[in-house]
Amino acid sequence: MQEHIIPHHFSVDLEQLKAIKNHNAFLIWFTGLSGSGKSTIANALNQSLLARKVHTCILDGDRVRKGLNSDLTFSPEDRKENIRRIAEVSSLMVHHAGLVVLGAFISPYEIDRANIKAIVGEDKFVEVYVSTSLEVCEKQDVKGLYKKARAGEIKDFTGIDAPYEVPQNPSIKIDASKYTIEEAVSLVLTYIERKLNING
Ligand SMILES: Nc1ncnc2c1ncn2[C@@H]1O[C@H](COP(=O)(O)OS(=O)(=O)O)[C@@H](OP(=O)(O)O)[C@H]1O
Ligand SMILES: Nc1ncnc2c1ncn2[C@@H]1O[C@H](COP(=O)(O)OP(=O)(O)O)[C@@H](O)[C@H]1O
Repeated sequence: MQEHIIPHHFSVDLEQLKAIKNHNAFLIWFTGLSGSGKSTIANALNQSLLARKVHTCILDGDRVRKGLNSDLTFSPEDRKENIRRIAEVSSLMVHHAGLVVLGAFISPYEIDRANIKAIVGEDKFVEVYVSTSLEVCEKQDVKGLYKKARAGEIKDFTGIDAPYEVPQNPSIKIDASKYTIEEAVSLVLTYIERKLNING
């Protein structure tokens, strides 16, 4: 099906984009259980980056699943396709718009997270594992979804009747119950400082 797709050579490259943006482009990927703190930390990090004039785009599960991926369920196959599409979109934003993309998705399968790295490129991928325990996430139950999952009103809920495979080698691991939001942001900022290379 792809044999007649012959790519046009677009001449804008990452160096040109960097000259305009004044920083490098890459993907910061937050993975963890529902309610672990992915979106909260990504949002606060986004504010810090914008304050430093870094050009960003933030993507999260609730947003993308209402639009681009509204045809997908939470079956393993659909989660795979969800993550694949988001990785492709993120890659376009990184490589062709020069943005720092912040993605916050449960992304429970190791193989799908490895696929993101392959799509966007290993040197353009930072994996943040938000390791807040199921016990804490369920106790807080920010959206009331764990209660519904326990009552059988939601099927295939991650951590209850669907798996979460713990990342084996994340760039950063943050248990959000042990840090303030500001501290969590600071951990990520310290890690990405050199990679960002503002005005470098
Ligand atoms: N069955 C089931 N399992 C897990 N999560 C569920 C489910 N049904 C709905 N939700 C809500 O959808 C959000 C997760 O979407 P994601 O796209 O991040 O999931 S995945 O990466 O494809 O696994 C997730 O949002 P977060 O709480 O922000 O993680 C939930 O609010
Ligand atoms: N240090 C922290 N980091 C992130 N979230 C925290 C922290 N302390 C408390 N919270 C709270 O935990 C909840 C995390 O929810 P959310 O960010 O929506 O998680 P997720 O995106 O992983 O589903 C929010 O209500 C947030 O205010």
